[in-house]
Formats: sequence, C-alpha cells, structure tokens
Amino acid sequence: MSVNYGQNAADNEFLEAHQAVQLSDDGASDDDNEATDTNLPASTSINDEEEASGAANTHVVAHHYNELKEAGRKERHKSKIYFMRNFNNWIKSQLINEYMALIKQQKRIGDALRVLDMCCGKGGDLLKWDKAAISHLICTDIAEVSVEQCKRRYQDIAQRADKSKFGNKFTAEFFACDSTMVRLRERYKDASLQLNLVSCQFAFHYCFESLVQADCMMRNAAECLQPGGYFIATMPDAYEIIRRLKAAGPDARSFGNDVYSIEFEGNANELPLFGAKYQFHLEGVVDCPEFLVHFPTLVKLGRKFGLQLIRRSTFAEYYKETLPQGRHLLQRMSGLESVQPQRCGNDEQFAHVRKTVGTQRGRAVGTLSKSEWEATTLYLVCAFKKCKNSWDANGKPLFEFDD
Ligand SMILES: C[S@@+](CC[C@H](N)C(=O)[O-])C[C@H]1O[C@@H](n2cnc3c(N)ncnc32)[C@H](O)[C@@H]1O
Repeated sequence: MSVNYGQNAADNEFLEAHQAVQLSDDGASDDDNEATDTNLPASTSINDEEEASGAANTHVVAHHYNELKEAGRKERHKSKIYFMRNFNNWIKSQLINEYMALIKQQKRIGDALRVLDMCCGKGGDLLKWDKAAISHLICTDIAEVSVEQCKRRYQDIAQRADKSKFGNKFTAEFFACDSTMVRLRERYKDASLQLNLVSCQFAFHYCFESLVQADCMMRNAAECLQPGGYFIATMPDAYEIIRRLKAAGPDARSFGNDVYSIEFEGNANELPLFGAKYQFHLEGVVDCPEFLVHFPTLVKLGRKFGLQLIRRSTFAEYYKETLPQGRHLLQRMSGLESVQPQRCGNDEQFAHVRKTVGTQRGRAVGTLSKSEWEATTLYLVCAFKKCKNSWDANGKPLFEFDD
C-alpha cells in the first residue's frame, strides 16, 4: 500500500492506508524489545528483535551521531550553514519559550518544572533549559558519545551556577537508549515522575521507520506528561519534501542544493506509511537515513496517548509569526547574516536581497543565503497538549479532548 504525501490528499490517504496498517491499541514496546547494542557499525547484521519491529536503521543512525566530531568555534564560523544552524537554534528557543511560558501560567512560583529532552544529542538545548529556570531535566539519546558530552556540559553549567549568586541550579539525569524501542519511564530515577514538558528536537522522524517504533516513541513522549503539559517537536515536513521531489521532475528520486540533499532509494511514487526512507545529507553535520512523517498518522498516534495537536507551523510560518517578539534574541543568536545589498554583486545566493530592498539601499539587512533558506524551510514545528483523562471499567484511559 503506498501513501500519497501530498498535503491536501493526506487525510483521505491516511484513512485508506489506516485500513492496511492498524495503529495498535495496547503499548507496542516492552523493555525486552530494546536493541542489545545501539553503537554497532553500519555493516553489523541486525538482531531478531530489531528486525521484528522493523528497526533496521537505528544502529546506522546511532553510529553516525556517535562518530560526529564537534567542530570548534572557528570551524563553525567558516561553515556554509553557520547562520542557518543559529537560525534553527533560535526557532527551538522560540518554541521552548512559548510553551514554558504557558506552563508557568498554570503554576505558582516555586513549583517544580520537569522536562524530558528526548534525543538530546550533545546537549545543544541545555542553556535553554537553564534560562527557562526548570527544576529537573532528563536527557536521553541513542548515541552514548553524545549523552556523555551532554552530561559534561551540564556539569559545567551546574558548576558555574554554584559559583554565581544568581545561577539557577537544576538537577538532571542522563542515559543512552533507543527511544523508539525502550519504555523510557522505566529508566527514570523515579518511574512515577510527572513531566511538564517533553521536547524532541530534529529527531522524531527517526521513529517513522515502523509502526512499532512510532508507537513506542509517542508513548514515551506522552505517558509521563501531566494533564496540561506539552510535547513540542521540530521535524522535516513530509509535504514539503514531496512537493520539492515532484518539482524536480516526474521520475526524480533526489533534489537539493549545495548545502543539503535528499535521495529516495526506491520508487518515490510508491511510498509506504512507515519506512518511507530517504538519505539526508546536510553539509558537515548529517548524513544518514531518515523517514517521512505522515502527519495525519502522527496526530492519530498522539491522540491514542492523550495528546491533542495544538500547533503545526512550517519554519517559514513560525519565523514570521514569532519574529516580532523574538527579533532581539534572533540578533543575539546571530540567526541571520548581516548583508549589505550593494555588496551582493551578482551573488545568486543573495539575489533576493537586491530585489527586496530597493528603497533601503545602503542599510545592512539580516537574511539567510538562498541555499540555507531552502534547507531550513524543509522543517516544521508542532506542539501537542496532554489531556485530562478518566478510566473505563477495564482500566483504559478515556481522554477528554477539547476539540
Ligand atoms: C539532529 S540531532 C538533534 C539533537 C538535539 N535534539 C538538538 O536539537 O540539538 C538528532 C538526534 O537524534 C538522536 N536519535 C536518532 N534516533 C534516535 C533514537 N531511536 N532514540 C534516541 N535518539 C535518537 C541522534 O543520536 C541525534 O542526537
């Protein structure tokens, strides 16, 4: 069964595809589903449990991120995607700030604020959690090397807070595991802990390799959230990917520019609901398999675990919407490149600057290169709210969605 990933057709297609791929009602993962070693080189054969769950690529992804060297400040500055990475970082800050603010409205001063950073990587968001004045953070990722680095960064922040009179000190726990195969709450120091926010940045799409994995990941995002808590994420926008693929030609299997590329292996006209795999390359930072996220399926999975979709915005939309209140932060984070229109010459990467600022000649404008903008606008932000529930006679939760 292939699925149409075109935006308007998506809902109907989901209904059809859903008849072929049932979203299971009970929890799909157990601890014993966990892959035995998440750090295997790409050539190692996969074990039976991974095969049974359809998780053939998780070790490739883990290996890729474990091997990724962290560039120094100088190298980062020289990168063709320096400003785009800062811009993406700003988008994450805006998203985190937006939902932390909503959570704080429901709380009294001094109440605990607990966060799960699922697929935390090297801890790129630690300072954001610090600034949000949370009280406890759980960090987990499939790549052990990244988790270790994240832990060291946290220790540095905690030490600085110790020395400073005004530093906020939050507690934290760290562990490496596959969030698509393992029930995370069983790894928490306190399995009964209630979270206020779950964040999964640039990573949720890895679970769309199979239904079993997507089900497990969504349960991990939802099950420890307090009613009124939020799950926020950034991920590639499958509609946009398919739109660009179609624009590349009827038989095209790949597209991209000088900073990113996307290549489908098989027939890109017959993509499944889960396991719609493509190879993603992003200049110097990513080169591994990813999976299209069929958005109606994501929403349906969320509802199974009491999560109601409250936001889906492309990066382009979110930038436009939040710029008025985030302009100052964007500047501080160097999220845009400062460009003098008259110095663009014939540089095609900045042709848009020459076109748009005819009236402002002489003044520098903040922008991204064409290639960077094309890469960042592949993504979307989304947010879900955890609903209240009662229980039926069999102990199944009955969620009270308010739509
Ligand atoms: C693009 S990085 C994003 C890291 C971090 N969230 C950030 O925004 O900086 C994607 C991360 O997802 C992690 N990841 C991929 N598949 C995973 C899985 N099955 N379970 C846990 N983490 C996974 C990778 O190891 C990597 O650190």
